[in-house]
Amino acid sequence: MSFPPIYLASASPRRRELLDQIHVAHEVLRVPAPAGEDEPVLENESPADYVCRTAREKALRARDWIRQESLPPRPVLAADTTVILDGDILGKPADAQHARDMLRRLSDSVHEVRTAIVLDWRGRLDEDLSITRVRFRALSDAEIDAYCASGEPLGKAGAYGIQGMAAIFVAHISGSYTGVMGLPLFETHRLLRANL
Ligand SMILES: Cc1cn([C@H]2C[C@H](O)[C@@H](COP(=O)(O)OP(=O)(O)OP(=O)(O)O)O2)c(=O)[nH]c1=O
Repeated sequence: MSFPPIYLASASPRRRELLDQIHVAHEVLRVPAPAGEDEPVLENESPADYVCRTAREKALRARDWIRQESLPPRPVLAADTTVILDGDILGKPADAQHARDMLRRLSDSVHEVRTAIVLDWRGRLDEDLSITRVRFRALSDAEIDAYCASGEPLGKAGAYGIQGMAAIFVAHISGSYTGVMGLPLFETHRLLRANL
């Protein structure tokens, strides 16, 4: 099934590769980041609400950008991935120490990865959410240090990449592997199929 070309409103190379994997023609839209803190959590906002709101805001910023730059109108896909542990949101680590702290918390426990996807087309926002439970085996401090030194944790929610070296930390997953990577392909295809 083929779709009209879409805009992928994302700077994430993983999302681009994942869309390529299912042969969805797309152009990456580089929307300038808003001023201020990167993806802040609002007061009293639940992790579940946070991930959906953030994805929606990415789509809406892309909508404004298309208008501002007079780009040809096309459907816009945006996504947000968040790691949740004991009700806390683990975003992208600020530095290696932050990454180390996150990985220590993830060690020997189960967390959730939520990826919200949003499609903006003809003035309508449609969305879907993928929820995956991930169990990490126990990680030694030496292993965490070596992983942080590799640089892989930076730029990734929860300070790990399941598609990279962190694959050896993952004892079990229940849900969507591609959702953990940043773009749940089953849900993405279903969203496009239902709306394009
Ligand atoms: C948990 C996990 C996250 N990630 C990545 C996916 C996302 O790129 C990133 C979470 O940050 P996001 O804020 O979802 O996305 P982003 O800032 O990278 O890109 P954009 O907002 O422009 O779309 O973490 C992995 O690559 N592998 C993993 O196993």
